[in-house]
Amino acid sequence: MDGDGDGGFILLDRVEKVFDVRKRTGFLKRERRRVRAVDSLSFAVARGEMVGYIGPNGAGKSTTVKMLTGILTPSGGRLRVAGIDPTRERMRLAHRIGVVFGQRTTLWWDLPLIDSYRLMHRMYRIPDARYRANLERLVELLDLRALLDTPVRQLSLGQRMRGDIAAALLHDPEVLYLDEPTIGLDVVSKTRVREFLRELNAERATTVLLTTHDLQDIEQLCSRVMVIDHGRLMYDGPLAGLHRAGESERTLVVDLEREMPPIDAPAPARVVRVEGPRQWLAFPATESAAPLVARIAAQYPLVDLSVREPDIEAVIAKMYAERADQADQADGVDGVDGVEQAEQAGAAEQADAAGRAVP
Ligand SMILES: Nc1ncnc2c1ncn2[C@@H]1O[C@H](COP(=O)(O)OP(=O)(O)OP(=O)(O)O)[C@@H](O)[C@H]1O
Repeated sequence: MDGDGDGGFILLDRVEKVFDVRKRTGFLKRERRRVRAVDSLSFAVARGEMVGYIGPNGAGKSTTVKMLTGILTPSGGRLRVAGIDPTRERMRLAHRIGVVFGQRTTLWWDLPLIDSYRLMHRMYRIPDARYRANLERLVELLDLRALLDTPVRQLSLGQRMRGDIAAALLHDPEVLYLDEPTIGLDVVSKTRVREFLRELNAERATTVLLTTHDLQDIEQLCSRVMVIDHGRLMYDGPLAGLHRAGESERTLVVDLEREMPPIDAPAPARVVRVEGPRQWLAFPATESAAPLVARIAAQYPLVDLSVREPDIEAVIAKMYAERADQADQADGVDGVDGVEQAEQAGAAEQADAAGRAVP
């Protein structure tokens, strides 16, 4: 039984996690507070899917991943990974999952990189032939050969991240949880990590749950994105659908030869800021920048340009604002409960974009 039979390789059915927090409120006084970090969360991820798992700070992402690895026990609901209950069989599950935390390393800081891998070989009891073949493949794909004898503390952030990804994959896990795998990396390192993850997914059908604040990670890797806020699933569908739901915009930053009046851009693109020779133009995130760039290049003395992605917080904030607007409109039209109508409208929009309804 591998978990696909009952609806998903990763399966959450009305999962809850409540923390009891004690706060000091006076000299001998303590107040008890309950924090509902994950609130009736249900979703299914199929084997081989690569899914983005995003949300604002404190939304409940890490708590979900910790429950999926068995580090935390759910307060309620049902959770399965590859058919395994993580709380009950954490050790058995450990052989089938890999975890990478962008901001922490699982490598031994003072040891050469290769020694960490040797230790993992023992810890996971990886058969010798498999260990050698996997090590060779990962060293090649992640370009680690020249770094194997370097102590981890001497590696750059990008090198260390590649080292960590290899460590998480030495035992051939079927599921990989990645928490901010490109945080702090330069463009070249980001591209390398993303290319590797794409290849891994294509070759081995590794199921990937990716937590990130970088929307380009999602755009380049995931056909599906789930948004969580206050422990609840707010959106489940393609990234384009999220942009549509949030009407999000990208920004084209243009450097001209000299200070000029605002660029005459074709609507809906428009100049939102001008500072000396630099101008910022907002345009819909669902559209390509190419026609806009071509037009500006043809008509203005262009020196340089770059495109900035909307940040996740902004996309989500716009999604909420959109829903609130719909609620107001619904209220005005027929006097029925506006919030409820907006929720229905939002859910329909999501179901439309995603092909699946959000509970
Ligand atoms: N061990 C804990 N004890 C008490 N409260 C906790 C604990 N872990 C998390 N929380 C609370 O649960 C909520 C969800 O936290 P979580 O770390 O899962 O969010 P997150 O989405 O991963 O955020 P971030 O993007 O900042 O990492 C927050 O309100 C947090 O303060």
